[in-house]
Amino acid sequence: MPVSTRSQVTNQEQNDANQVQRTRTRHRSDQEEISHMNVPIRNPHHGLKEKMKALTLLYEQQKRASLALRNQSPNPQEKRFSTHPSVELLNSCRRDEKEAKDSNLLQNVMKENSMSKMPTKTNSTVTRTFVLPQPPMDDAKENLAMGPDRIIGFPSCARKANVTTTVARKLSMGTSLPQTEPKGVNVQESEKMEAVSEKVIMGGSRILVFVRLRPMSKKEKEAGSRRCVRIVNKRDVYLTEFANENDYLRLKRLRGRHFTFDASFPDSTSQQEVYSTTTAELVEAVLQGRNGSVFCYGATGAGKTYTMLGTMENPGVMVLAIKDLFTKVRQRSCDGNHVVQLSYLEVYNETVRDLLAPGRPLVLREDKQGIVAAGLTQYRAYSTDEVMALLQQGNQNRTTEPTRANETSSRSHAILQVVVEYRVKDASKNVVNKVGKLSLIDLAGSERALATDQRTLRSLEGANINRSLLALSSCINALVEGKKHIPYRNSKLTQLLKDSLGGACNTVMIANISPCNLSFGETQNTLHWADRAKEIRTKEGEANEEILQVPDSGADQAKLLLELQKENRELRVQMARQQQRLLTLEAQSLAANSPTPSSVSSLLTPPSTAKPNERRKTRSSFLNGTCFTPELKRKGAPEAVRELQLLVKTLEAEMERMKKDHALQLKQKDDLIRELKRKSKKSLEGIGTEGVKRGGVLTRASLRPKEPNTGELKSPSHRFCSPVPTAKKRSFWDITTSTSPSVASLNGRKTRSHVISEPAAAPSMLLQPGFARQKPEPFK
Ligand SMILES: Nc1ncnc2c1ncn2[C@@H]1O[C@H](COP(=O)(O)OP(=O)(O)OP(=O)(O)O)[C@@H](O)[C@H]1O
Repeated sequence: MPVSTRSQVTNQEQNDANQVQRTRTRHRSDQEEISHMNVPIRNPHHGLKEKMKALTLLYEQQKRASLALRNQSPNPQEKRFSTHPSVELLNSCRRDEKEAKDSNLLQNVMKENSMSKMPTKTNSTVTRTFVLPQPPMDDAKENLAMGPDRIIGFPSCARKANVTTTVARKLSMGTSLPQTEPKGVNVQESEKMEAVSEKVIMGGSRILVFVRLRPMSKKEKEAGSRRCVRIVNKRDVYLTEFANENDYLRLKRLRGRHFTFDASFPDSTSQQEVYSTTTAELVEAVLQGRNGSVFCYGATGAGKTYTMLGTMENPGVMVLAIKDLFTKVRQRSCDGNHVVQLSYLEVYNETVRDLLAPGRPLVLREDKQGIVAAGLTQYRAYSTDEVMALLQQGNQNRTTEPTRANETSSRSHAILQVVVEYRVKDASKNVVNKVGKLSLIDLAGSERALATDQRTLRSLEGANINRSLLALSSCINALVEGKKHIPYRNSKLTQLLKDSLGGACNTVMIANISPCNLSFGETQNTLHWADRAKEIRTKEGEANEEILQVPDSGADQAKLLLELQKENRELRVQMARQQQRLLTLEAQSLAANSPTPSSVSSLLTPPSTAKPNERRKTRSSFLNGTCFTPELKRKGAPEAVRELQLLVKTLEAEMERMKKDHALQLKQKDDLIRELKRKSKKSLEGIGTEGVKRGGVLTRASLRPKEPNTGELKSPSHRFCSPVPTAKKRSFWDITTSTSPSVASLNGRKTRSHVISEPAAAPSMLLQPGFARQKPEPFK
């Protein structure tokens, strides 16, 4: 009989319990098996609740960020602190940390709540929203990006900022994502890029594109605008399109774009920095005899004119470039001679106008030098101050009108062209003439019709501006795509920019953008075209230089001598011709027998006309550098002037001597005539009047004095002495050598020719008879 003991009962109970336990375990493992068979057991509303929670948290986070932005600018207390970069940085780090905490919290909540796996899409959306750059952090991030010296004392912040930057770059959704991700500040890399840029400038193979962000205007700040542009590493531009903050269900649709340029300037960049990064190298290339162009492109009010022209306190690229040109040309010119010529024109409503001498519209025509505006004034400038004055004058003539987008909106495209010519000595002491052309272009702003006025003239201007900019973009497209036909002829602007875009020219484009989210569309457009322009390749051209002189050598000296002799011969031939002409005139006047005022003036005409011609020739040839003989060119201007003065003195002395000779000759002739007269009177008395008429024919030739032939070339004036000795006639030389008042008294009026020929202050060596006899002066 089985005896049931207490221990047995306990064991039984234990067994039963074990049985139950085993059953439960089996049941649990069954359940696990079931769950492993992908049959989730969960409340269907649970997922929705999680999503709702996440979105609410997200919304809170967005709201906090936008509140922080709003509070930041109007509060002067905060602004004061935020002006210091380190404080700003600290604030930014705190914000970052807070956001990171929020994000962790958000993720934890999601993890905790998720019984099943959270969809990856939702996860990434949350992260994306979290790392999208928020405007208040912009400056801090820019500062961080500027270099390690700015982040001393905040290593964790620095790391964090770098991480954020990298993530933000990953998230940028534009098509132009960078191929390689710049990690923080990579000095070596940026130096390498700079070297490439320099090479590009010198080689002229690609258009260099820079972006400049202007500061937020007071008006924009007051309107509560947000910053939609962020510049990192002085190269990358991040553009963010903000969705409507109340439309939080669409917040994940935030769009951003990323662009990389040769350099990008944040709003704090100085004019000098912009100039030295964008244009200084170009100016250097122009001084090497190459052509260069800089043009500012962007929406209306984006800061193009500020960049190009600047203000009196902060002069822009145009002024700084010209200043640099003058300084360098003066330092380098080997003979102190240089020519800086300026022209300034505008293209307004498809007409080209001269800004330095406003008048009728100019016509564009194409010649060997490219497209030129016929009749455009070329001013020779001698100093930067003069250029400033000319620019000021030109700008006063430029068409500007207040529009809703900009109070001083330029309604025309302005092109300033500077041609520099100077001489330098190269390494082998050759004198090299260099000519370079720099074009500085301030384009009118691209605009939406609604952004500006609706008035007829303004909208017509706007349409024309847009049309020419559209033509510019078509040219950019065609150039980028390597098309054969580039539609330059579609607008005056593109015709004028032909050289800069597709010619042998180093070109720089500065795209100006506004930071304001209200200008998002225009900014995106500008950045798009700037990005496209990076791909334009320009032709590589030869430097415009010419070797004028090689170092002295025996052969060159001989050549020089031959050249001088040739020049001398040509001058003598010219003089002889002039002399001949004078004598013909003298003969005519004598033949007229009684000199009338008009005949006197006609006598004087040759010298008076010859002189201005000569003067004009001299001036123009100076510009061309041909007024100097090769010898003088070599010696330099002061030496040349001294030698020319010496020459003038010698010629004056010669002239004096000739005048004396002539006076003597005339006296001899008068004596001779008197003698002849006396003889003829005697013979007339002898043979009667009839005989004279029939036999003793008096001709001019018979009365001509028989002078021994010395073999010298003499003035032929003696041939025209009057045979009629009734009154002593005043010869041409008597007239010209007597002072002008006597001439003036002829008709009591001073003519232009009198004025010119009056004191023989600057005697023309070409007009003096007998000059041909002058022995060639050795050219010192
Ligand atoms: N970098 C800058 N720093 C300070 N102020 C600036 C800067 N850039 C632009 N501004 C200011 O912004 C305003 C508009 O600039 P600006 O006239 O140069 O624009 P714009 O692009 O030439 O416009 P538009 O095409 O209509 O002529 C001006 O008042 C100018 O002083």
